[in-house]
Amino acid sequence: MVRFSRVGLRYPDPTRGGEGERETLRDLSFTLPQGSFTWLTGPSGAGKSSLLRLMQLALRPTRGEVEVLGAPLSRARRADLPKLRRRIGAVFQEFRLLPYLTAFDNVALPLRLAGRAEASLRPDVSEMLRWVGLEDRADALPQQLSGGEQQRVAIARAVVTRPALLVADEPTGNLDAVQARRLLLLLAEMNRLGATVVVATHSQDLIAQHPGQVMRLEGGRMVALDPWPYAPVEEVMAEAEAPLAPSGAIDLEAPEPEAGWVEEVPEDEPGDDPQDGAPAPLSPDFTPDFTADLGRPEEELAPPPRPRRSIWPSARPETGGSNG
Ligand SMILES: Nc1ncnc2c1ncn2[C@@H]1O[C@H](COP(=O)(O)OP(=O)(O)OP(=O)(O)O)[C@@H](O)[C@H]1O
Repeated sequence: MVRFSRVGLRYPDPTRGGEGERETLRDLSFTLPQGSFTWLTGPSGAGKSSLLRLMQLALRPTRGEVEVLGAPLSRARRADLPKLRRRIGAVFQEFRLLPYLTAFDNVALPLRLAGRAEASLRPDVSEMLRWVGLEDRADALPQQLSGGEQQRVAIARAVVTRPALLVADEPTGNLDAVQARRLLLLLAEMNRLGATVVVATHSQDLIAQHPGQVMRLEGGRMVALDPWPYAPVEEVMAEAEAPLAPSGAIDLEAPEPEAGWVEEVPEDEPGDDPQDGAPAPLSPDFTPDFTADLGRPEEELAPPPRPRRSIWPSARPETGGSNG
């Protein structure tokens, strides 16, 4: 279902004028069987998001072979990618909701892109919104929702197509414990229905709640692929051995534990997502940063032509949404 063979990934290094390259993922080889559930963990900067982006077919590896849904990426034609991607559900760290679409229309979008008839998609979208506890916010725009609510819309959008592969990057980052548990049940249900699920998380609590193999990355390498139940020995030890301030008092000089947890690209950075703040163009393949990520010549990676007709006819804010 997902096979990586000696995969390496390098991003251009901006500190060297883009000429040099630094290695983000190194020599990754593993197979995730169809219907498996995998937790992906590791310190900040280890390469988890990059690995998920390779699985989403939003990036090509610099070396090695990535095979997803039976298709080796090196042999896939560009024209085949949108179809393949529609079978992959993705929950991004930064949500990537379209700001001018209601919650309902954000969730409906992948179904509309896949050509589903309006009448048949409505029950599915409503059901997903109910699953994530947002049925009464269907007409709200993302800016009218809290961070956790936006995250839940993003989750509903990722699963509404019942994807064969579901990848989620820190999907509980903005959720309280009850919502996190509910999300986990949703992921488990998708998995039970046959989806291969991969979830990147720093939360050991979350990992402890659901069985799945645990892949651990460090410095771009896979250092462990453990069966569940998972005992994160090194993390427990590190915590136990961390020096205490004298007499256990709080050491105000100590660095914040979260220091360094800074998103590299601010969410609203212009150019981060070509769809930001603008109603068009929307790439039908639903991967806004595709061209930026692949680092290939522009002409080869130009976004597909703009659709001739709108696929979200009643979605503009002034229309008041389409969930009627
Ligand atoms: N577009 C990019 N261009 C250049 N370097 C990048 C890019 N995206 C990520 N990196 C680098 O790749 C490395 C891995 O980043 P990645 O986001 O995959 O890590 P992560 O394990 O998901 O981190 P976190 O837990 O903080 O989300 C980091 O050193 C980061 O600086």
